[in-house]
Amino acid sequence: MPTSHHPPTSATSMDPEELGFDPDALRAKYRAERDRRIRPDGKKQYRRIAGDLDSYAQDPYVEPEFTREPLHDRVEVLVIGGGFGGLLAGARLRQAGVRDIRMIEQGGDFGGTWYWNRYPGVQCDIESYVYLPLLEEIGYVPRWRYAPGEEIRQHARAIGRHFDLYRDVCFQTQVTELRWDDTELEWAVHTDRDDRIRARHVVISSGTLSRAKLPGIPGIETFKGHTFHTSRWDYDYTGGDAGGGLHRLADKRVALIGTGATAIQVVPHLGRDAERLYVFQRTPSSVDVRGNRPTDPGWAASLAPGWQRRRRDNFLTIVTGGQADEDLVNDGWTSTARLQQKLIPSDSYADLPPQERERLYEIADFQKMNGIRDRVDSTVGDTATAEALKPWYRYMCKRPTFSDTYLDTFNRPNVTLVDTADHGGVERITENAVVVGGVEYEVDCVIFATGFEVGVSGVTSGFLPVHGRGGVTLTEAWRDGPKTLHGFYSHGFPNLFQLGPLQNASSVNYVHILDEQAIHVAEVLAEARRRRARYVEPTVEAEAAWRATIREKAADLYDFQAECTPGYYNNEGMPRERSESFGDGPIAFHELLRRWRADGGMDDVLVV
Ligand SMILES: NC(=O)C1=CN([C@@H]2O[C@H](COP(=O)(O)OP(=O)(O)OC[C@H]3O[C@@H](n4cnc5c(N)ncnc54)[C@H](OP(=O)(O)O)[C@@H]3O)[C@@H](O)[C@H]2O)C=CC1
Repeated sequence: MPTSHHPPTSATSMDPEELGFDPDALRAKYRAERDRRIRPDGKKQYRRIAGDLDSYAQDPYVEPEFTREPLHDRVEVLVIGGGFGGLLAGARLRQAGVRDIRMIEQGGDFGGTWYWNRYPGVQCDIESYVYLPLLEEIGYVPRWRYAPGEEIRQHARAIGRHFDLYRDVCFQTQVTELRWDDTELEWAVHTDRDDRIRARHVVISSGTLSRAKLPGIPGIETFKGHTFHTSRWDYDYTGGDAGGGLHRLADKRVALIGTGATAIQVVPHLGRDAERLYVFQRTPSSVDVRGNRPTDPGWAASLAPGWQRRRRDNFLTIVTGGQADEDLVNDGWTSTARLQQKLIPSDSYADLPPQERERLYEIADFQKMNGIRDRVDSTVGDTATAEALKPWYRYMCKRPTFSDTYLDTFNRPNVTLVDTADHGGVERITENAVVVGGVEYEVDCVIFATGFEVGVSGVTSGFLPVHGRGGVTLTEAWRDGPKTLHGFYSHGFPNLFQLGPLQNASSVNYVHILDEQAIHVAEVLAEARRRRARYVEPTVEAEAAWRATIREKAADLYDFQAECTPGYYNNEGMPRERSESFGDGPIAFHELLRRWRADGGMDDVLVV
């Protein structure tokens, strides 16, 4: 397999000599690696954290014995979720003049994913100047280009303070049922702390990666050493903090299972501090240059009003394949997107037949991934380890990762990479060992960096029963697929707003998407107040029309995803026939929402 590569001399060349690599050979290699990884049980290979495994989900950051009196009250808006989605909803509602807001959050504070994920090395993988929301409103510029998790968590708390959202929040509380009362025109809300709350409107932002999952490895329960999931890091056991210094591991043999975006950040710390580290890998991540650096105070001082919106919009434009005059962020995310654009200049884009466009994208992709693989070769000394660390799939088959220390960690004498791909993953766990290919790796501690159930909002999975008009549940109403207008609201479920990617937009900078959603919901709610609307509800016709639009525009990702190595991006190797996100992308979607609001769209959802 040739690995040297140069830009093609002609945009249409497929000649291996000219390209410096053989596209057919690479395609075949990708397919072989995918086939090696496919498991017939797909998503069923994972275990939900419940029952015997409940201890993996316990909140290590709060007093377990916390109690409080149940609440019996009535509010204008109830927001479910205290991550960035919920915080943005709260903030945008406050800006729209809504004072009476109650928030309900499972964790002990605001932050969502940044509340739970405090593992060593946790860091934003999107530039923090475009990722952290409401920077200008709060008057804050992150201290690092890619901010550490603790700085992000503190920013979430600052939003809570700035918008006075701490006043009426219930932490350590889960909503257990929502039931629409068609007489009083409000929601009856029950929680696991016996609260009985009446809410005129409910906004749900319960997250898309919020339930940690474990692989269904036989013997997990039998392990007698210490074990936890990365989203519940046990610093009592490891010592240190999110900045590292895990001094209590100095005499410990540690197994880390998984090599996704989380593991890439954790491994350098475990490698440095543990006596012995085994990293159990099934599929290697693509690991690109990070180049983190402290924020230049001169640059921060020079930022003019509106800077964050401009930068965020510019980033979104570039990473979604649009044309921009400049690249303000200019990092691994945007340079990869620009690499594709270089091969397809904007003036000829419209003239290219789709097949030709796809072929050029593929060339750009091969070039990118060759660079990623070359980086492994030039960093990792041991040839077999380097070979195992090379990702053989297209760039966006898995969440790309960035690190300047991960690969180098495998040069340490105390660190061993264990490739589990031929065995479908770790085979077995015993009382004191992790087993792969019949070899027992004895360890004191097993850490699962095995990710989260994806897209499982409490609502779509039925964890949170939502009874709309006539007692019909949302899962019943959506039996044949989701039915919404713009992803936000559904007929039969008045005054209920959902944030999330379903029938809405999506992007790698997901917090940006959430902000646009929060702005939209706040505007609709503010208008409902102004008009004294009885409730907000789309018609059946509007819902059907939106569903037809989603279908018509649905990006056909099937062929791309079917060739990908399995993972949560392609439903563990069983890609869905079509996407449920708006196919023209987030920029067009946000423009559509703005137009809808300006052109009287609200007349159709506000029932006066
Ligand atoms: N913004 C940020 O900075 C960060 C964002 N994130 C987000 O969270 C998402 C989840 O990341 P992460 O927590 O890493 O989870 P992922 O789902 O990405 O990774 C899980 C890992 O566990 C491995 N695995 C699963 N089962 C087994 C098994 N039986 N044996 C061996 N290995 C196994 C997977 O292998 P395989 O790939 O073969 O399935 C994979 O490497 C990211 O994609 C990203 O969106 C995460 C960290 C930082």
